Amino acid sequence: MAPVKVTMEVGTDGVAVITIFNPPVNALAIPIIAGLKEKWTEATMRNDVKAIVLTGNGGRFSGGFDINVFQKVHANGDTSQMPDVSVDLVVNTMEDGKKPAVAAIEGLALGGGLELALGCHARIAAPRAQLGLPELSLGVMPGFGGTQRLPRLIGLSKAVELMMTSKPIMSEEGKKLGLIDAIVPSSELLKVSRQWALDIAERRKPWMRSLHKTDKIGSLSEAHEILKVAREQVKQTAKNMPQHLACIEVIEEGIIHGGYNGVLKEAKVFKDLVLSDTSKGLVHIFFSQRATSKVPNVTDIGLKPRTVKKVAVIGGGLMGSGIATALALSNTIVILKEINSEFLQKGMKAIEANVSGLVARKKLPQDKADKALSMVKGALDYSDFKDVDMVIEAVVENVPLKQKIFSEIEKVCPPHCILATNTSTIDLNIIGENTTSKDRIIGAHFFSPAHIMPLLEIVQTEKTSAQAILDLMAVGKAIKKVPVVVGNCTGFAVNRTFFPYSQGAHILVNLGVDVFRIDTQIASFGLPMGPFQLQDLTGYGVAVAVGKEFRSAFSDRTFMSPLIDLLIKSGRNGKNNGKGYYIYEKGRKPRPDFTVLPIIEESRRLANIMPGGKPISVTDREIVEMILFPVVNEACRVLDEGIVVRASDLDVTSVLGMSFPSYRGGIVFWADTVGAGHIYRSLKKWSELYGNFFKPSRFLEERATKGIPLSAPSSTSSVSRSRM
Ligand SMILES: C[C@H](O)CC(=O)SCCNC(=O)CCNC(=O)[C@H](O)C(C)(C)COP(=O)(O)OP(=O)(O)OC[C@H]1O[C@@H](n2cnc3c(N)ncnc32)[C@H](O)[C@@H]1OP(=O)(O)O
Repeated sequence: MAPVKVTMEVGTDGVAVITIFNPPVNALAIPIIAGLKEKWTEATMRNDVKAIVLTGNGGRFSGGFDINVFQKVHANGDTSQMPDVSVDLVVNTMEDGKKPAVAAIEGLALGGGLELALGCHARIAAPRAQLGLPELSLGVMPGFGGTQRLPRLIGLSKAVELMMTSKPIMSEEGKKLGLIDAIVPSSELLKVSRQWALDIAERRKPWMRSLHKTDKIGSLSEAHEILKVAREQVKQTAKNMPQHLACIEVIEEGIIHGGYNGVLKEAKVFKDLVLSDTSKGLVHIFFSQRATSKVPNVTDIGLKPRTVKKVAVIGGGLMGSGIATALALSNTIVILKEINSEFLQKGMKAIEANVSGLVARKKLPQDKADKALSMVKGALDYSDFKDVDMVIEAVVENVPLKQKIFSEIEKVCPPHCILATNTSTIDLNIIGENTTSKDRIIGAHFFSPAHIMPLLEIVQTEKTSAQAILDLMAVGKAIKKVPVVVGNCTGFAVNRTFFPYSQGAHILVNLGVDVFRIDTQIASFGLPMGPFQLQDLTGYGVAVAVGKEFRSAFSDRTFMSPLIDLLIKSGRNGKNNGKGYYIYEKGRKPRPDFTVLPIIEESRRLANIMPGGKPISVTDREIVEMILFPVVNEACRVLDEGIVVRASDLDVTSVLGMSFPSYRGGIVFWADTVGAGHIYRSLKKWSELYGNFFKPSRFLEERATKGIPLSAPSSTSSVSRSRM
């Protein structure tokens, strides 16, 4: 293992260069913090040291405080494991120390890393270094003085924005804002930083302590106004999370009572936040997301991903055009194939619209948009397929059609070409039935809109080769997705786990619960919208098609709600035609459409599941539980069957694919916080009252009875089984 250490070298110029070594991101682990304190103290005492330069080894300044420490605190609840960095190291030793210090920043300075740099007396950066305070995204807040120093350096408004959004800026913008004093090429970073530090020591440049600066903060009333607006915004954007409002309060403390008092309050509130459930959930998701890139027998057997330069996408509909857009944006040559010129033109237009939408929302510069569009070529036959490295089929969910396409592409593509399908539910073995290339067949399940949604569910069969999986993982990463490798079954990991979600909602409605109350409760739990508004958005056709697949695969637990058919018969098709459970008008938020209520009444009459013909009475909490516990139950079956490598993969997929609130840590993590026992007992009770849909799975029953967390590893996983 590479050494974790802090070194100091004193040059003949009298500059001590203190360097952090903790690959890959120079995280500020406890020994690093101790090392910094030791070297800084030594540099301060040594007579041959005039000034200090702080830097990070390997082209990265620092990715911030070691997040593993949060995990330890979460496990044992002991915050005393976290050293006093903000006062002892940053204020007393660095900022108020006797020798001037310059931060030499390359690559990135994030969180505690940037905060150390803020405690130095100047900051010199290489071009395109990332600077940010992303702590709120981990459920905490800047804890090494960042809440106080950043506003004093760049102004309150911008500092609040950077902290609230957790988004980094580049060093070029940092220079304009006053965060960075100079930008120099990497090759000159240390030389210029050394000279800058000497210039401060010899008073040729200002010896600036940012905690003492006041000129950028503005008047008290201006500050109050900025913080008031920020509070209003986060009430909308960060519901159910404590860290945003806590951070604003700490910033305010410093504005009213001075930076030092702000630092003291920051340290106190930081420790409270670390122990919050929100931080536990978000830190869990951080590590879980990184764990998905480790797939046994794929990423640990010495294979290297092959280059994938050219990809053919078959089908230019919503999914196909989205996938083509995502590929083109990452400079992959794309062939978009359709069956006739009308459909092809539509597909190409959709790609153009996707790209120009990103430009309009300022997410993509025009030159990159032009480049992306130049990467896509339309095709009506297979002549361009002779040198493609991968095909992604994205046609309608029709088994014979997909089978035909796969036997055709097997013939026209080169032998190394990966044959992927974007099916969301159909068994891959059925799709590839008529081919002899089963080792190259793989699922590339994107989520709509494919050029925006971050998840790529990679589905393997027992025959898919490790090389094909690795290649698709690399393509996924290149197009900025989070690839998660799962096993083959109806609905795979994501749709399979969540199929009971809308089913549960339909059971509740047919049991007499108000449709809009259900949506409100699910939205206040933290999903972006309730199940009925979601159904309006995806269209009822999708609900019918997906329902069919699940009914044939899991007939023992599929509820046949009459409601969708009744809605379609009454001319409703959700947002598509502006008529669903909600009324859709341009520029307005969807409003409940109460004329849907008689249709719901009719559905209840046909379903006839209300005990004694009377609506059931449920609490708000029960509504959420009756919808989400069946999802947990299905997640248990997915775990039991070894469809995912590890339980936390379902947490990541639920967050990235289904927008389950990340601050609840994902579906399995959340279930464990609720407790398997409570979930089991509730489902058992409901199954006795309302039928098999709620029947607890064997896995859940066993875990609940034995008191084992749902996330504890199980002995089997089809994904990690060795390959032939
Ligand atoms: C008191 C303070 O105010 C509190 C803090 O500082 S909290 C920490 C704030 N910092 C952050 O939130 C940054 C978190 N890290 C990241 O966003 C990204 O890792 C990054 C942008 C630094 C690098 O991204 P990338 O190059 O894609 O590498 P990525 O795969 O994410 O990380 C590489 C490894 O470093 C680890 N790592 C990254 N940042 C880390 C951190 N701050 N602590 C511990 N480990 C960290 C990752 O877990 C991963 O480990 P693995 O290889 O064993 O899975």
